[in-house]
Amino acid sequence: MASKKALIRRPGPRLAEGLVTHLERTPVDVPLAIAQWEAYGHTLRAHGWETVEVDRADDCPDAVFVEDSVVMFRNVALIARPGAGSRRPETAAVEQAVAGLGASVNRVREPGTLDGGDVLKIGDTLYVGRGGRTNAAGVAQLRAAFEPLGARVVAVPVSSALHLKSAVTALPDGTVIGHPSLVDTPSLFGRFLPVPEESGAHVVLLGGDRLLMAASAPKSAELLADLGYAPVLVDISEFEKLEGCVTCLSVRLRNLHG
Ligand SMILES: NC(=O)NCCC[C@H](N)C(=O)O
Repeated sequence: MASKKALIRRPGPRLAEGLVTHLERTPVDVPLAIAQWEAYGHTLRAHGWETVEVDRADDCPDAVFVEDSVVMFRNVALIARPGAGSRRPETAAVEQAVAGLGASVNRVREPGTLDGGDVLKIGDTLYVGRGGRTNAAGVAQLRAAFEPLGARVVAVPVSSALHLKSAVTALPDGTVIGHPSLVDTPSLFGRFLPVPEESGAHVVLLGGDRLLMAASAPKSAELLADLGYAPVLVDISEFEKLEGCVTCLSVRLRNLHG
């Protein structure tokens, strides 16, 4: 039976030093961030997901953004090689965690760089953002790892957002949603629906019609509710100050055997 597990990673004491690229740095309230992270995990569990905590990485301010360390396809984990050098030590414990859950493990190797946040999976199609964090060699290694398993890899230029999934994610029916200001080439996606807020582009599929979304995107939530979805809002303000979003705080593992 398909598993419903989600990797999460508790923020460390240096969270406030996390990288910022497209935003001006504003102070992060670490105790509030921890409370928001706990509420996020609670929400996943309340919707039927078993959360699995990756060991904390106290020296890595951005480790809480666990999505960036790994890409899962079927039972195979491709361990990322983050584009930001400061984030590379994050991957070792994620590799241990996914191997411990029974995944086969492959790694992105030098000169490739790839962040998990650049990979949007819709069925067997993997859209991969070629941008500030993922380079051409990383895209090629993603293809080499997953095309033999039946994936179709579609490369997408990303020039205005940190990661592809900072710009777009997908609804349960595969419609890609995004804020037009951040999406270079909407025509690359089969169906594209614009949303009114940048953070409204981020949905985590909780199951059925339920969509985990940031509380900072009320108009987008309203739009999606009007299309028959059930948005579940969480406040992640402290992670948004570090360019994080609801998607990057977890990795859902749906196809592990055993
Ligand atoms: N997948 C994501 O969008 N991850 C957010 C990472 C934010 C972190 N401060 C970074 O710049 O790497």
